[in-house]
Amino acid sequence: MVIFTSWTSQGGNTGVHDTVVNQLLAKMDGVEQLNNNLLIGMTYREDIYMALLRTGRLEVDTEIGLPDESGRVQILNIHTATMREYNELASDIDIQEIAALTKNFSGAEIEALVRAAWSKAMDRFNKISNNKVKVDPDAGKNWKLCRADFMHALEHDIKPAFGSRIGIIKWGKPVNRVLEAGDMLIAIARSSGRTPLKFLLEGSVGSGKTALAVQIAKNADFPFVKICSIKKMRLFHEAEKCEFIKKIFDDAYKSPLSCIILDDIEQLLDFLPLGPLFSNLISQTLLSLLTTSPPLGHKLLIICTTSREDVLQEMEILNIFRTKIHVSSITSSEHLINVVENIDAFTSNEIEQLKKKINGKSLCIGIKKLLKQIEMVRQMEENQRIVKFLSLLEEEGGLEP
Ligand SMILES: Nc1ncnc2c1ncn2[C@@H]1O[C@H](COP(=O)(O)OP(=O)(O)OP(=O)(O)O)[C@@H](O)[C@H]1O
Repeated sequence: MVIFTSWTSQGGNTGVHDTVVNQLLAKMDGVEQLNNNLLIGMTYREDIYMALLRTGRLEVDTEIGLPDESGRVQILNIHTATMREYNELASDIDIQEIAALTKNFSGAEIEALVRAAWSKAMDRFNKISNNKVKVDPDAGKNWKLCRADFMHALEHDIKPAFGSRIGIIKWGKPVNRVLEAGDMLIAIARSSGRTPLKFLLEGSVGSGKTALAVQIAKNADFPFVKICSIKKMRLFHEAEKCEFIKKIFDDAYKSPLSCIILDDIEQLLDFLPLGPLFSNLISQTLLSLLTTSPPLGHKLLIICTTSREDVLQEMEILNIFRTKIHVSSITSSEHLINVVENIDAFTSNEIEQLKKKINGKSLCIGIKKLLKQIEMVRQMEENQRIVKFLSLLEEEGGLEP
């Protein structure tokens, strides 16, 4: 048995990576037949799938997803086992609670979280005296890793690479309207004999289309949910992209109840405003997949997102969606304040100051950009944050000066 971990490990710009992978592929395709060998490859990069999954190479493709809550409890227990053995865990640590707070964390991220919490706790050994950092000899007596260390690491150190911990902020009626419409369509998809049921989430860039599509899919709680986005296909040729998209649909057809999110559909179609140009091959593939019924007894919900409705209209894709839901940007000061209050970024004094400054002014900003701006100013000194935040809002066209 041969196991290759991190098949795609980078060799910087040395060219080592390509040479090694090509050599391995050549071995797998080789003229000499090797009997009684089991080869297992592991990768985090779906974009090299196609070459690896060709007939005669790796035959079975198994996806290892993110751990669920009970999985995270087990992983946390593994990484805190030695500390527990040496009685270094404070009684206020509740592994179940940490597992609930680490949604979308991978096993490696949970390990990093434990390490970050540990290093935060180790800070208690440091004592500053006369502007010098010294080791505090008394700190060791009652030293333990406690809940606050984990909370600090969660807040400041480790964020999950997949998914988003922030989720959806219900900043106003427009968000509720999208989610309610989504829930209604899910109910129809569950009960309807005629699927695929498809709908389009349309809104300007950064208005939160992907996050809302994911939230709707999460609410659906379907056993199979897959996001098809250009991020995973950047290095693919046109035909490989089609194959990749087709594979997602083939996998979905195996489950009795599936949901596919086609994110930024104009980007999947290789749309270029110059020309305008797009891939005819991908467009035909998508059109066919969007209109083909899944096998008997299987139900499929397809959620597409776009910020270029006009492009879909031009490509004659728009009319296959009977339902279209608009995702709004934030256009009122009340809604902006709801976001700010929800993420606890500013003090109540700062929020009052902000309210006075933006009251009655016209405003138009997508939630994605707004959250980025808040994150930027959050790190600053308290007395500078609101001034900087307002100037960012004005610069980016969100707020009238
Ligand atoms: N009510 C909300 N609706 C949507 N996203 C929200 C909301 N509240 C918070 N968010 C966060 O805002 C971000 C929205 O980014 P997202 O990628 O979904 O936007 P998008 O419109 O798909 O962007 P793009 O046009 O660049 O593809 C996400 O990080 C999401 O977690």
